[in-house]
Formats: sequence, structure tokens, C-alpha cells
Amino acid sequence: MDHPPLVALVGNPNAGKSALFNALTGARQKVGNYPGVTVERHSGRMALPDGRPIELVDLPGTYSLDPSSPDEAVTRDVVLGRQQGERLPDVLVVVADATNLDNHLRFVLQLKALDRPMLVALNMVDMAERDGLKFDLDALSAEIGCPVVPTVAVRKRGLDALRDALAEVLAGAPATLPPPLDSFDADIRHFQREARRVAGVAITEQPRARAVTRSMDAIALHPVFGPIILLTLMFVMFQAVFSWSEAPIGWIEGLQGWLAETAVATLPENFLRDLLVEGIINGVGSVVVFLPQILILFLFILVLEASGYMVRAAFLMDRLMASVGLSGRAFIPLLSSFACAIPGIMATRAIDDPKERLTTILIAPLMTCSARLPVYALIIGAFIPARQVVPGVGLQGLVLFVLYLSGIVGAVLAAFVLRRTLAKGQGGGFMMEMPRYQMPSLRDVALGLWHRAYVFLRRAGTTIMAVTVALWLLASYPVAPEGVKQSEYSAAGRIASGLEVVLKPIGFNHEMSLAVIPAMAAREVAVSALQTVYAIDATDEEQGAQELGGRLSGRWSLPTALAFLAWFVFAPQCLSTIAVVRRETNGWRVPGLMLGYLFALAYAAAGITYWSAVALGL
Ligand SMILES: Nc1nc2c(ncn2[C@@H]2O[C@H](COP(=O)(O)OP(=O)(O)OP(=O)(O)O)[C@@H](O)[C@H]2O)c(=O)[nH]1
Ligand SMILES: [Mg+2]
Repeated sequence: MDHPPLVALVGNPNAGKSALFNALTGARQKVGNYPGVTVERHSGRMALPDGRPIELVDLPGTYSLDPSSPDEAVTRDVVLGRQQGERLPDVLVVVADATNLDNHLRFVLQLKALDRPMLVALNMVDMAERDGLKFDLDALSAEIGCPVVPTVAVRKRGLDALRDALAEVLAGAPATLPPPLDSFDADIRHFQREARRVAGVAITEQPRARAVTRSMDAIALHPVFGPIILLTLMFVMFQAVFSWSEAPIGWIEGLQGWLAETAVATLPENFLRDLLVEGIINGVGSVVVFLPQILILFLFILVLEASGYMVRAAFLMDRLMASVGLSGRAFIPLLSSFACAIPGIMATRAIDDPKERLTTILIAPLMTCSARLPVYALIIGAFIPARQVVPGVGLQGLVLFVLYLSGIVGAVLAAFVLRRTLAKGQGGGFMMEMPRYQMPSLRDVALGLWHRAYVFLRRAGTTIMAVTVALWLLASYPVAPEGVKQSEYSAAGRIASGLEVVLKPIGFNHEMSLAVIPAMAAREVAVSALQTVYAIDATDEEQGAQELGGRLSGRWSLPTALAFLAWFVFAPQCLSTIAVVRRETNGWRVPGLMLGYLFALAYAAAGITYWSAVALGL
């Protein structure tokens, strides 16, 4: 049987290959698998203007012929005629995004160097027009050395011209060609330079601001430099959380100390004074102390958002997310979850694929929300020495960075597993519009910070205060007889002793077991709970003499402290999140699943951390 000519769609990810494939083949599609790999083969039938049939295959997007994934390897091998189960394509239709020409041209030129019959579909010209871009298509075609057809795949524009051009290229193509071997020039930088030059020739008009944004994006979105810049920014951010916050934390502590002293000096010694000093001023104060660190974190986030960088970060993450079966659409909910999982989970409504949404909801609590920061900062401040690893890189900031990273890695792994089991499916790429870079407005940033401070302080004055006071009461009564530790004799202490049985194997002590229960109401309460417990047990001389960090570092071993951190990275320590998940998913199944898997993860992570640290002799 004679095969119809084979035409392959190739190009960078998100160029619109699949959109074009769908537009050209309609319902006449087949999905199979390439032998030996888990890469799907999408093929379909289309007809040339004279009615002759063509077999069209849609290949996975790739940035170059130098593959970094099995998908990309299939694309390279098909193009080179080496792929098992695929003929050498008679013609390549290279799809390029007109709004991103300089980047996409790199691969176009690399393919052209293979010297195979090809044509270029300059796709997304609608978006390019909207951006105020104008092209000299003849010049572009001459530079590349093959026909160039403008298309708008999603509106089926330019398809006739594409079919005409295809017929022409096919007519000129030799019947058979030996498959090219490793004859392509691997020097990617050469193609990069050429791409910029050709784009410069082909783009005849572009707005100035766009030109600036373009050249900044060439670096910020670069496949190598982009991620490096993103990681560096994150890294600097976490360093700053510690190094800039010392002075303001001192002021708050000073104020808190003064309040407590004044209260002790002026009020008669009774139950109310204890409640005020131990429960409220020192308990809630121990959480409020972390306000500067939260504000520094949000200063970075707000500035990055307002400058237009955050969308670039989402773009960079899109590929990583796709590799675990999520799309870039999940990025915004996940990013908001760094502030708090609740708005993040509500933002998943924008994800139309129900299984992708489910996965996003389930992993959102692994993003480090700002309520964890006080816990992290307390333990890091108490146990990790404030020294420099190398000049300019503080160890404390580094540990904080690692904690945030652990949450992300946990989420990536969880998504990977979920997308292969309970919520099977693949992530589709999605297109993000890149806003212009701009100087963030001082006023907006200040307003954003004010809002953050307000939210945090309101939480401190309501939930955190209420839980702290309740805990203080439960930890103060019944009053222990002489010689018995109050924190163990009290009501809270007895509950904690029950829990301690379960938590002891992962290195937790009695006080920690006590702190994790009220922390379910709000994670920050872990801090005030520890403050309360130690204050209640303290002898009079100790009372108030030592701040919480100092107390902890004297009492906990390092493995225990690290286990506590690991627990807080993963544990579903937040009832409001569970409640929102129940509301968003209409039932207890998903929140139940979330509680189960996160507690299991937290328990395992804390245990592994503890026992590894013990084994290492820390
Ligand atoms: N405005 C506009 N959007 C388009 C056009 N072509 C594709 N898109 C959109 O661009 C996004 C990416 O398109 P896809 O067809 O999935 O891209 P792809 O090249 O198959 O991407 P990979 O399979 O990841 O390599 C989708 O959201 C499309 O709807 C176009 O001509 N104009
Ligand atoms: Mg595709």
C-alpha cells in the first residue's frame, strides 16, 4: 500500500502546533504511542487543495534538537528519520510564534540547517498585530530560505495559503532522501545570534517599550539564565528576611518587654495579671515579633509582581509544571498559596480540567504560607547560627530557602504521583501574556504592605489571641502540686502526653506535642504556645529573663528542632484550609484525602529528618 506523504508539525512549545493540527485535520485524528516510550503520537488526515491526502503528525514541542526530555527526543528522532515507528517526514511545517519571533527563530534556523523540505507557519499573527508588530514576510522568507505563511491557528486563518505552500514544497521535494545524520550544527549560540539578526531584519516596526521588554526577556526567559535569575532572586529574598529584620524585631521586643514590665509593676499580682502578661503580652507578642520578616517577604513579592516579573516566573515554571502533569494555569493559585492556601485554593476555580484542579487543590497547602514563617524563623533563629557560609550568604537565610524549596519539591512529587493515580491526566501548555516591565509604584507597594500588616495583626488580635488565651488557661489549670511540672499536670499537658506517644518516635518532646494541637487553628500559635508552656514552667528568676529562642536552644536538641521544622513544612496544620477545601469540593472526600496524605508526609519527613540528624551526630 502506498502511504500518503507525511508532514510533521514541529516548533517550540506553545507555538500553536496542536492548534494548527486541530484546525487542519479536524476530527480525522488518531492517537497512538511511539513504541518503547510513553510519548503519544498524534496523527491525522488532511487534504491538499487538489484533494490529495496528507498524513499530518503533531510532534512534541522542543526548544532545539538537543533534547532534554523523552518527548523532545522523539521530536528530534522523527525529524532526523531515526524514530522507530515513524517514516522520515517528507516536509516539515515549522510553527513559530510571531510575538516571540527572535526566540522561535532559533529552532527554525536549526531545522533549516538540516536541509530538509520545509515551510514556516508564522502563527499568532493576531497577537503580534495587537502588539503593534509589523513584519516583512518576503525578507523573512528569503533569510530563512523557505516559504513563510502567516496563520492564526485558533481562528483558522491562513490555512488555505498554508495548504497551497505545502503543495508547492511537496512538488519540489525529492521523492526520497537519505536521512540526515549528525550533520547539523550543534552550536546553539550561533543559531541564537542568527535568530536575533533575522528577527531584526523581519520585524519592521515595534513599539519602543516593547523593544526594551523584549531584550530584557531575552535574558529573563532564557532557558538557562532565566531559572538562574529566578533562583537567585528567591535566594536573596530569603537572605533579606533575616538580615534586614534584626533592628525592627528588636524594637518590637523592646515594646513588648516594656509593656510586660509596666503591667507587672502596676497591677496587683493575681490571675488577671498573669493572663495579661503571660497569655496576651508575651504569648501574642511572641508571634507579632515576626511582623518585620513577613513584611520583608511581601515587599519582595509585591515588587516582583508590580514590575511584571512574576508572570515571567510563571512562564519559567510552566515547563516544570507540565513535566509533573500540571499546566501554568495552576501556577497562580500555587503562587497565591505562598501568602495563604485559602485564596490559593479558591483561585483554582480558574482551572477548567477537574482533575488538574483537584491536584492543584491537594498540593496548595505545601506551598509555604506566611503563617509558617514565624515558626520557621523562631526555630532557625534559635538553632541555626547566624554565620556566613560564604561572604554575603547567611546560613539562616539558606536554611529558610531550603525549607521553602522542600515544600515545593514535596508539591512537585505529590502532583507527579496524583497525576498518575487518582487524578490521571496531562498538563497542557497555556499561553501567558507578558506584560511590560515597569517600575513598581511606591504607593501600590506601600498599600500592599499595609494590607499585609493589617491582615497579620488582625489575625494576631483575634484567632491567635483567642487560641493563645485558651491554651494558657488549659495549661495553667489544674494547678500542679509542688514538685510536679505544671505543663505536664495541666489539662493541656495531659492531652499532649497522649499525643506524645505518637510523636515521640519522630523526635518530638512534650512541649512540641502540646504546641501542635492549638497550631491547627493557626500555625503561628505554635510559637505562642511554646512561649506559654515555657513561661508557665519557668521559675521566678527565669521568668521573662530569656526570650523564647534562648529557652528553646537550651532545651531542645538540634535533631528535635529540625524534625519540628520538617513537620511544619508538610503537616496540614490549618483547619480553615480544610474547611475551604470541603466547601470547594462539596464533601469530605478531598479534605480527608488531604489530611491523610499530608499528615503521613509530615510524619515521615519529620521522622527521617530526626533520625538522619541523630545518625549524623548533630
Ligand atoms: N491568539 C492566538 N492564540 C493561539 C494561536 N495558536 C495557538 N494559540 C494558543 O496558544 C496556546 C498554545 O497552543 P498549542 O497549540 O497548545 O501549542 P503547541 O505548539 O502544541 O504547544 P506544545 O504542544 O506544548 O509544544 C493555546 O492556548 C492556543 O489556544 C493563534 O494563532 N493565536
Ligand atoms: Mg501541542
